Amino acid sequence: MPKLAYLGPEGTFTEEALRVLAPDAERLPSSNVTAALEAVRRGDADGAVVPLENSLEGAITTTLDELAWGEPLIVTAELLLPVDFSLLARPGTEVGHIKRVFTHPAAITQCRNFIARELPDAVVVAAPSTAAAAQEVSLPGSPYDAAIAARIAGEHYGLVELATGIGDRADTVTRFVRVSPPGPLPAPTGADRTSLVVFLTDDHPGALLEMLTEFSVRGVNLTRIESRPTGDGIGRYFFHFDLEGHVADARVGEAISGLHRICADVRFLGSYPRADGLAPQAKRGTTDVDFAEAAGWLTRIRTGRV
Ligand SMILES: O=C(O)C(=O)C[C@]1(C(=O)O)C=C[C@@H](O)C=C1
Repeated sequence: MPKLAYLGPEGTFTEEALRVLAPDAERLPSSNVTAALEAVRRGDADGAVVPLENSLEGAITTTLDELAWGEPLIVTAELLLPVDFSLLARPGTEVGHIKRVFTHPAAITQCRNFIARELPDAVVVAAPSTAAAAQEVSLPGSPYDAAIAARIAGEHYGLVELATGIGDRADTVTRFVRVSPPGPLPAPTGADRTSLVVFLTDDHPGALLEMLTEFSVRGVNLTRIESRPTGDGIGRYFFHFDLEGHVADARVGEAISGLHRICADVRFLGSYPRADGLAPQAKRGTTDVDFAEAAGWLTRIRTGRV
């Protein structure tokens, strides 16, 4: 039974994602994303489940940065989890009396309209996770009157639900990934995604275009591109790419080796089945058969067998 670290305590959205991705795993709650990934790097856990991006808020930058630096880890699975927030409080609390709300920063952003409309005068304080907020609010002497978290966290910590479905959009999803130490990759399924981190050699006109060209000429479709500061000063960035296909696909492998030739560093973050199951349509001339045929042709002309 694998042991998987996750952003705890019990009742987080991350735990819900873990239960779907690995129902039989032993769960190791961590106090933040960094600690969950460190547990994997130290060998205390076989893997971790962490949030990567949200359909409303965008990238979970801690996760992106953690995967870009330090001992390499790879993504082996992903999940799209609908996130539905509730306003939770100790029994007897009235909405009109809520002065201090505790929740994860991602929940603050995703419930902005509800907070502005229903709790305009409340102070909203950032918590390590939504479930950590619910746990804190459940304590009798808590300085917080309410938490914003998943309904299940309320049930777990004995809170009552004062409002439900309070996210700005009902269709919000968070994309979670299962992260493992480097090792064998999940086999290609025909509907895969590959993740990469790319560092430029230097800043020059067209640097981004040169990277994108490696994908474009081989018919590789990107599903996400994100720039993150390197920390070396204003204007210094590295890039996260998600793309359609598996590194075992000729067009993906060729594009990545092209990047490896022209960039200072390419960190491969894994190839894994897409949660939405969408299979890419290879453009004419970019299938594995096309690449193999072209390689055979090149060998023939190089060896005088024209
Ligand atoms: O706090 C939690 O419950 C989490 O699992 C973290 C997290 C996040 O980091 O985005 C996950 C999903 C929701 O978007 C809100 C919070």
